[in-house]
Amino acid sequence: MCARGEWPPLMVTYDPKEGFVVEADGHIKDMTLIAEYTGDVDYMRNRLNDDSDNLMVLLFPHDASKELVICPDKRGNIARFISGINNHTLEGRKKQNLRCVRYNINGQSRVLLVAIRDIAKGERLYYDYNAYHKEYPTQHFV
Ligand SMILES: C[S@@+](CC[C@H](N)C(=O)[O-])C[C@H]1O[C@@H](n2cnc3c(N)ncnc32)[C@H](O)[C@@H]1O
Repeated sequence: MCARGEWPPLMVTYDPKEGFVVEADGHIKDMTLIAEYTGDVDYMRNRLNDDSDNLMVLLFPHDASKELVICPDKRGNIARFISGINNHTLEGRKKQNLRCVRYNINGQSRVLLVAIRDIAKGERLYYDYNAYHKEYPTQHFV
């Protein structure tokens, strides 16, 4: 965990296969809050023709027409660059070192990425893009 007012050591780099990626720029302890997934919030129905690969589901209401997504294309943060695991292979699933969780903060739903184990300096950060839905195609992921 980080002390109040501190933030985890992160670095954005470029990988020829994954594009922009995020790596630990120092040791990160289990349970550390890595980042909130931020961006503009919109109804999913307004983004159905959006070719962005960065949309994050914020709310899953019973009425699907009210589903909300976070869209980091115009306003976002480092969270949008974090890689996803390949859900289809054991090797892919072993790479996961973050979990994506939803918290109620002062009555608002927020998406947070949290370390699920100690992460060594230089390790790339990965979470499961399909933790809640099974819609994100990851068969081709490294
Ligand atoms: C949320 S974005 C992550 C940031 C992205 N790498 C970029 O440069 O903007 C998701 C996209 O990153 C790439 N990506 C993420 N994880 C990957 C992986 N394990 N293997 C290959 N590509 C990956 C895919 O192109 C995917 O559609």
